[in-house]
Amino acid sequence: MPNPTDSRDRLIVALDLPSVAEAEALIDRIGDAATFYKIGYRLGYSGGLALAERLAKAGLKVFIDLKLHDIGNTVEEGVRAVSGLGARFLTVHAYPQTMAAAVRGRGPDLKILAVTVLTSYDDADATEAGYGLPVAALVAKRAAQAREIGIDGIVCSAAEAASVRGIVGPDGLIVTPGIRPAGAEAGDQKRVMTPGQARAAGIDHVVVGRPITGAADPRAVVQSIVSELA
Ligand SMILES: O=C(O)c1cc(=O)[nH]c(=O)n1[C@@H]1O[C@H](COP(=O)(O)O)[C@@H](O)[C@H]1O
Repeated sequence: MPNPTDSRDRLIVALDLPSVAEAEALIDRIGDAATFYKIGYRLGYSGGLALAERLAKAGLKVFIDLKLHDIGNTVEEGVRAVSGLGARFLTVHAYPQTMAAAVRGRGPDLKILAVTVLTSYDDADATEAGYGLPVAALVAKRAAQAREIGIDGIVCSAAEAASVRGIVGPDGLIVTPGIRPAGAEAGDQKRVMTPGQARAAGIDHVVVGRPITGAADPRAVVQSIVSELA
């Protein structure tokens, strides 16, 4: 049985790399410092779904980040297909029809995470995209809809984690990208917090990509992030 108090499980390393070979090399370098990996668009469309299956069979935890959003039937059948890969988490966008379809298609071992408002958005971006609510209010509205529909977890920034915890309760998962160790480049992320701030805000998992994939010593960066999550 995995140890639920193992703080390594709180870090999800985003394998945003161009090839399976590079992803496998990074996983080897990180070694036993990390237990949980995310496969998103870039790797998923370059052989990463087969890698996801292999990692899951090898005992690692896997998050498939496809951020699905389509008509209900397509989402439901897509989620059903992903359910066979052995991953723990799959993302969909937090639209009510999409979330309800994902819940219908989900297999027993796959948890569905609803992406509320991308961490690269601020209030001005939300307005430009046509939303009439500031980001924090839109995250809260979508988290409440997700809970109502029976979604397993919420993706938001750590800045909204405390408010989302009040909405989803102790059993809802809160997963936060937009995480940067102090001093690291934010890049295109706009709602950013450190691993320690996220932990204090009550998250279950943080997602970190470029600060690890671009590091000279990725294992050391992973160990430092995990120590902040203890
Ligand atoms: O669903 C996600 O994982 C996600 C949601 C979100 O709102 N923001 C966000 O950055 N992500 C993902 O989290 C990872 C963050 O990567 P870095 O910015 O490199 O740490 C990327 O793989 C993003 O696709």
